Amino acid sequence: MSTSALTHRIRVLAAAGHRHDEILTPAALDFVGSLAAAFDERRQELLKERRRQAIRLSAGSPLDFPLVTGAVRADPSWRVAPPAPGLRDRRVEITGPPDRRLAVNALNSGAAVWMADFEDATSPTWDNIVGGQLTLLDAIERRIDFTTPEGKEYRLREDGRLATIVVRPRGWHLTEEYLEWDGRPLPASLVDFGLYFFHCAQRQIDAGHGPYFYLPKLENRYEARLWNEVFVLAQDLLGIPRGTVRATVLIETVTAAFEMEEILYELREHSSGLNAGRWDYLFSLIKTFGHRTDFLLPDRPRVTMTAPFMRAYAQLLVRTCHRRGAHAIGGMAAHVPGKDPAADEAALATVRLDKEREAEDGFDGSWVAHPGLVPVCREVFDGVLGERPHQLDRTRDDVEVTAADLLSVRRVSGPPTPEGVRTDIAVALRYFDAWLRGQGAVALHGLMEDAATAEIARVQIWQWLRHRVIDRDTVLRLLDEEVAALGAAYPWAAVDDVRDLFERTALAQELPLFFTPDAYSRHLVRRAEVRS
Ligand SMILES: CC(=O)SCCNC(=O)CCNC(=O)[C@H](O)C(C)(C)COP(=O)(O)OP(=O)(O)OC[C@H]1O[C@@H](n2cnc3c(N)ncnc32)[C@H](O)[C@@H]1OP(=O)(O)O
Ligand SMILES: O=CC(=O)O
Ligand SMILES: [Mg+2]
Repeated sequence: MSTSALTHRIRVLAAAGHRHDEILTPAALDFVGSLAAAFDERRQELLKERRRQAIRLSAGSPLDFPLVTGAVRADPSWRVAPPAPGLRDRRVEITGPPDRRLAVNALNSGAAVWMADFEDATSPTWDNIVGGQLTLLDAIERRIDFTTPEGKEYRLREDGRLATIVVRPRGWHLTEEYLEWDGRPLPASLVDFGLYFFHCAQRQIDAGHGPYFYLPKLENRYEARLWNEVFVLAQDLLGIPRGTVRATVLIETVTAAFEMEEILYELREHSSGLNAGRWDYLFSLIKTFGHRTDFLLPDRPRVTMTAPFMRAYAQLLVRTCHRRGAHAIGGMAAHVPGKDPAADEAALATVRLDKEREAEDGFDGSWVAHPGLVPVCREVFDGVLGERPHQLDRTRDDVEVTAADLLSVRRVSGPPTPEGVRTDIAVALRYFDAWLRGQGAVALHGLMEDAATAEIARVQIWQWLRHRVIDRDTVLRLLDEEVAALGAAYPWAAVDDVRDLFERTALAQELPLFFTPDAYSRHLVRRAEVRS
């Protein structure tokens, strides 16, 4: 099928920005429209199923490995596709928003992969979304070099050791309000995936790599199946051979942890493994079981990857991947270096320990949030892998994980401390402020904060209030103080919007499933309309 035969009308509800016409071509929009026409109904159905499942679980339904897919798990014969060019050795992966400056730094960083992120690290302003696509296109075309007005040069290295690009589109729950199709907003996942695929898939193949993706926030195998069908149609529409796409799925919801094998199976001809997305995973645990006292978690820093339920999750992920020939990629240690040498040394030591545990567990590589952490991650994985590109041969038959192991949160439970409560409020407010101003990742007190970590902060407050381990008056007092501190530190901050967002997402009776959809349509879209 040629794209010129497609007829899906998409309206762009924004003023034309600089070079936007290079991305928002009629053919590219038509291509995205054809994906939406084929899959949006199913996406909406799956989102309804998410809500039904949440209700079942909060009503006390047990969560377990699905009975109906026992045969898939028991069948030892199937494998995922072999590693694609540029994805054989993934010992260090750097992540970040597709901003030009960060893109050059990430591609040059010495990491094997750059995960260009439209999800947790990006505030989805229209400029960020279209600008991110331009960044990717320019990076692949090798025309991204630039010099700042201050004279600092950003140039891609020429020794052929640039990181492989893997794009993370936004999750199924988000929409793109600036692109209207059939009278409704387009699914954001299909916009990010479709525009990148349309412009860059063939270019990436010509450059010796391919169209590679990270898939965020999946909750079950049906959502993986939907992605697989998107890949099949996208490849067919553009005449790209099936099986060219590769996708690594983030296991970052508690329900997906019970379907890791099924998710690999659904995507098997397009799968390039699983990643232990620990921050959203914690968020998901609290969100899913927020009503249960045995899921009451203490201050965020006390819940680390050494907690037994997090160990169980990580080790099950490695075992599942390696049985199927898939890469297992570790998660993000949130410490980032700053400007204080003593604090940096402590941050590096914490990251090293975390990466050592992952490498020993059998992970084939891991994530870092900052170029200053590439060397430590590389050193640790070099120490375990040596010349080998991965350790898929470590099948971890010794690992046995039960449903109870994944859910035995009680062993690290405990009340929050007063500093823990204040920190969560402060982090949520400061992150919301950055996000509303178009910045999706920030460093706060030496830690990387993004949408996933901010979600933890706000749901912890909600959960502690719900179980009355903190009282509302204390939270309101701390909120007043932290809003005032935010306004003093950043006089330009829209403190009323930030406070309102916090109140709606952390203090409401009903817990909103994500803070992003409502914040997006209330604040980002309106602001852009005012601007244009
Ligand atoms: C839970 C999850 O999903 S994790 C994945 C999603 N989150 C992320 O990807 C966050 C990635 N990290 C970042 O965005 C950034 O590191 C931040 C926002 C946390 C901190 O950024 P900064 O405040 O700019 O850090 P800092 O001042 O130390 O940066 C030093 C240099 O490193 C560069 N740098 C920092 N982080 C990155 C990165 N992730 N990729 C590429 N370059 C980076 C900066 O551009 C800067 O270089 P420059 O002087 O040439 O501009
Ligand atoms: O996306 C990664 C996470 O930890 O969340
Ligand atoms: Mg995440």
